[in-house]
Amino acid sequence: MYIVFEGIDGAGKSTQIQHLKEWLIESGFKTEIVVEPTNSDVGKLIRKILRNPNATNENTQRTLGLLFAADRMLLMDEIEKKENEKIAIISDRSFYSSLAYQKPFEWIKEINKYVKKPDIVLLLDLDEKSALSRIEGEDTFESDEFLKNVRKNYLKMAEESNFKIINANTGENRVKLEIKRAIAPYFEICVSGIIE
Ligand SMILES: Nc1ncnc2c1ncn2[C@@H]1O[C@H](COP(=O)(O)OP(=O)(O)OP(=O)(O)O)[C@@H](O)[C@H]1O
Ligand SMILES: Cc1cn([C@H]2C[C@H](O)[C@@H](COP(=O)(O)O)O2)c(=O)[nH]c1=O
Repeated sequence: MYIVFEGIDGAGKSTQIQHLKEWLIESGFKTEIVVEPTNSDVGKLIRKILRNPNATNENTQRTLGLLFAADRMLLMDEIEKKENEKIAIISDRSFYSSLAYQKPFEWIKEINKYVKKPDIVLLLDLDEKSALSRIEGEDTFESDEFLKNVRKNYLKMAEESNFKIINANTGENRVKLEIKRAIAPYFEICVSGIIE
């Protein structure tokens, strides 16, 4: 099972990914996390560019689109290997991040056509102001205007591609429970719990 978390910067993905991993392991499923951008040389180059003030420029965005696609392609063997070993994979981002953050849409789709499609996409939905108030904002993408547009792109894709939309504008435990409820049927786990 390849489960992907998507959402704008600061939406709470890393926090919830840890909770989900713990819960799946407690429930008896081998589970591992992968993160995009990865720790590869390409991933490191991406992180460096993301701190550059011109990261939102058209040509830098195209460059990033290519680098993200290459970094992701390098991850595919690892994902296939884990799947063969029946390990549930929880991924912090996927090619849907490229579709939400980079453009043009059709070109991004084309250069990602060989990457594995997720079985489940959880979109942690949060407005950009709340998200920015939660994070340090070191990357150039972490600005109001930019993230507002990224959120809009996510919500459009969510409708078209059947993402599970999770309201991330609530407490950590409530978000955790909502995610469990969304994931439980895929693993045939029963979920109980009420968060007031
Ligand atoms: N439901 C929540 N309510 C309030 N704060 C939260 C909630 N979930 C996470 N946080 C806090 O918000 C900050 C960002 O969370 P987190 O790192 O999980 O987000 P993220 O989506 O992975 O961010 P990024 O994409 O920038 O890596 C952290 O300080 C975290 O403790
Ligand atoms: C995979 C991917 C990521 N991004 C952006 C989204 C974030 O601003 C950073 C990643 O850092 P974080 O720790 O997850 O916040 O990169 C992107 O623009 N395109 C992508 O494909």
